[in-house]
Amino acid sequence: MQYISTRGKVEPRGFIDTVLMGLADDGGLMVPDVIPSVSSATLEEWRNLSFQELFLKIFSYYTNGEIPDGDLKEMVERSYGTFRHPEVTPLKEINDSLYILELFHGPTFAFKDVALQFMGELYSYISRVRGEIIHILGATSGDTGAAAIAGVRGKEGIKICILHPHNKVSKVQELQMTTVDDANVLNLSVQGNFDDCQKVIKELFADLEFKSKYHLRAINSINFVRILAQTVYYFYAVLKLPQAAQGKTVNISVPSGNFGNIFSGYLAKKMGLPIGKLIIATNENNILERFVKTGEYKPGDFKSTHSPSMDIQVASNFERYLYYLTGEDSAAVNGYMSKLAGEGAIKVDGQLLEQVQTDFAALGVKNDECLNIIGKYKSEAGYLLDPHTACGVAAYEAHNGPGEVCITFATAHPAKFDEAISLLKIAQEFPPQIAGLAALPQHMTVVEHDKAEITRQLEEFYI
Ligand SMILES: Cc1ncc(COP(=O)(O)O)c(C=O)c1O
Ligand SMILES: N[C@@H](CCOP(=O)(O)O)C(=O)O
Repeated sequence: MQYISTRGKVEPRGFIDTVLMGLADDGGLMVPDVIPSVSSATLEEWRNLSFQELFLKIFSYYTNGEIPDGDLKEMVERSYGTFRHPEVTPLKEINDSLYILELFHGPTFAFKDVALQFMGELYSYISRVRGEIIHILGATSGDTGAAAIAGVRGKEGIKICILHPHNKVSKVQELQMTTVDDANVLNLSVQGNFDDCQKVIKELFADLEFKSKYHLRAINSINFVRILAQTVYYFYAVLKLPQAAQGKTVNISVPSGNFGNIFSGYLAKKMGLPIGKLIIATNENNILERFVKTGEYKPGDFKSTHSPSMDIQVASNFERYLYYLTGEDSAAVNGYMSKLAGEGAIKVDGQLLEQVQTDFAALGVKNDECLNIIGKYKSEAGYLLDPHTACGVAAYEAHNGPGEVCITFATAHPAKFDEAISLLKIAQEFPPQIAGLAALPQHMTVVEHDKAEITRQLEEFYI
């Protein structure tokens, strides 16, 4: 398998070169040239595999033998050895039609650990076997940054700089990132929002001279390996459903912002995993809901909500979806992306919009509704949802049909977002790894939302 760009102007690359490239050199996103197909017989054979075994099966379709099996297995064992649950991503039954896939048992209590524990190992491996310098640059609305730092802290040959929006992440998220005192970590707290942070890093990745001079590597979901690692738990969740749920239509509701998580589900479905509706759950930053309903994709005004990690207007992976929506037509993708850059909006209609509405259902959840859902499931099911997961559950309630089953992804642990939970006067117990953070000194540099200033900080750090 080779990897190509959604914009069609990059020579096909192998797996490791694709990981190192991150954002495609033509400004697009890397995708596999052919999506492998997994038969239902193979899926049945995979039913009893552990998370780690499933990971190896899925990756074997994508790595071209560039990483020897034994090395990959060791990396996978080390990555998921850090999780607090033996199943890595356990599936919990809430009622006959609702299952929750808990994705928050990794070191930083959010779903990002699933891919980023592995990426930390992978970058370390690439640095060792290829002698590549790994200088990671990432943007975060709170969870990617913490998970990426946890994935690489203290690893030799790697430096990491993360931009987060100043005072727009939860206190726990800020502490998780900024209490790490390893010399290979730089936290820039940017006076702006997540979209501003993401825009700056994309511009820096697009500056090929700067990217190559400072060996910039991506950990955000612009990097295809993030998407691939996230497909594993889609397979795991569907295969682990109990007998009573098998044979029914299985929908998956995904709290969404940058569109990376749900794009992994789209890929899993294209590989042959039987998924009914992929339900996009967002908060009041509901650009994706508007797209699914009307065909218009138009970043609007940024809103701060109870689910700050999804406070995103410009969804990075949307371009990957456009590529498949247009029948893998990179000329069409180039057209749409320049229209978006020039006019601030694009629109699909007719058959394309019908296809969007076949691929996805969507709901933008209002702040009050998010809190209502947290309260309802706490009192009726004794289950405490974090505000992102609550948006997912609200979308399940809106879109799951009679006789259907829905797996909703719990993308974070509620202890990360006590700002919202405490509004309901629910007292939660904090895991010791989180409770202990407040006593530690913080390390971060507050910077203006100014590309020149950020560039200067990076030049000093990556020297
Ligand atoms: C807790 C949580 N839920 C949901 C999301 C949205 O995921 P994605 O950006 O992959 O759409 C994020 C951030 O990415 C997150 O941190
Ligand atoms: N919600 C994310 C935003 C970045 O998304 P990514 O999937 O592209 O890394 C975060 O927590 O940082």
